[in-house]
Amino acid sequence: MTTETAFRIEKKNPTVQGICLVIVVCVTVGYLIDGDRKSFVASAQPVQLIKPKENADDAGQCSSSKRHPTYQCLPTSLLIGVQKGGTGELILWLGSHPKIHFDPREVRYFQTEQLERWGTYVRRPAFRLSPSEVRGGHITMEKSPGYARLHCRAAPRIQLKMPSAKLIIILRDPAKRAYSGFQHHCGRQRVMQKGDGTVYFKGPSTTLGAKRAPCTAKTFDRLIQKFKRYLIETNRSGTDLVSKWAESNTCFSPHDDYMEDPYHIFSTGFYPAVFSEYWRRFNHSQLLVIFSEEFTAAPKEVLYQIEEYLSLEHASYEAHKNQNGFWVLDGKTGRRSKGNRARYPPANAEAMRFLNEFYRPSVQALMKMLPEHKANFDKWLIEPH
Ligand SMILES: Nc1ncnc2c1ncn2[C@@H]1O[C@H](COP(=O)(O)OS(=O)(=O)O)[C@@H](OP(=O)(O)O)[C@H]1O
Repeated sequence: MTTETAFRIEKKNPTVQGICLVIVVCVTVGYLIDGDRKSFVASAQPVQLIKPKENADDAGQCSSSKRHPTYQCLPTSLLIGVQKGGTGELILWLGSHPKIHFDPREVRYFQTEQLERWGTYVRRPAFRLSPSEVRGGHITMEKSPGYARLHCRAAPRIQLKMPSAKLIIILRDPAKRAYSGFQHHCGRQRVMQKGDGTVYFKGPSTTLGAKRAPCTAKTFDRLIQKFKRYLIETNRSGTDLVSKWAESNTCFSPHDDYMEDPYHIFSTGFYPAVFSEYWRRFNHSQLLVIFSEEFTAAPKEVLYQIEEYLSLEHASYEAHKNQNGFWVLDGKTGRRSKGNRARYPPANAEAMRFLNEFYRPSVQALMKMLPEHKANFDKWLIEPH
């Protein structure tokens, strides 16, 4: 109905005119009642409105001010990792859900060494929803795989600021994750090689004369050899490391900067550490564990699982299997998929066998924490690489 038609009806029909007057009065009264909150929402959903101030917020809450007709809605859910688990692809799929507004960037707010002001997080453009979106039950989300790796820092902060957050973690076979992590960093020119063949991560101690290492299975083997030497020198085994966490509940990798931790590609795969921190602090119903292997094989089923967890209706996802064997969304979103990238060479079987054994105690510890996922963990333990 155009404004002109509406105006004509109003002029001709006194009943319609009366109805319009009642609506105007109701809306105005509603606005005045809620005036002290500087906001008004005629919502079918129970939306909690808050003033953007320190410590008074929680996941999924929306705030607004008279100056802005939109709402700033804190994420209902956070995708906390793990790095190389398929988080990038997952946000493409979740972001294509009509009611999910995903921050396309890694926000990393809760993991940074110096917390930025809370207001800058609350006011992120990606967390902005229109009044009709708020009424329609739309939600915001963000992903930061560092929240898993830097769990000691991130978990308490998330608990403090957004205690009801729904946390999602996508896990991947830690041995495959480690090799994928190596390729990730190597492709970004962070793996260096000296003239004598020594391989290491570029960091504060990078020596002059070192050059970028080739991203091959052989370079990965060299890194594994170095890691093995480190484990022998420090008298550590996978079992020792797992029990160390269980006892002290400390961060294995407390550094903000990856490169200060030369073995971060291996330590990130110690999932029980991540879990103990989130498990201890959050209601277990707030943690959804999904698997990279399942997401790769049947993404729609994993998406339905997440939709149910977030109490959202199922969306339809149009996807096709690409030349790399990945399910990729059709259209514009799908073109951004990492699944379309050129594949890297496979790791050598011996390196993967070592990692498989190295992670065994950690996977077994995880199995005890999450027995309902035993079948997934069993595959990591027995699958030949
Ligand atoms: N459908 C689909 N399409 C593309 N990629 C898929 C998909 N499902 C899972 N994966 C796996 O995602 C791995 C990349 O993980 P992340 O996106 O978490 O990496 S990152 O941490 O954001 O850098 C990437 O790992 P690598 O292939 O080893 O690089 C993929 O195996």
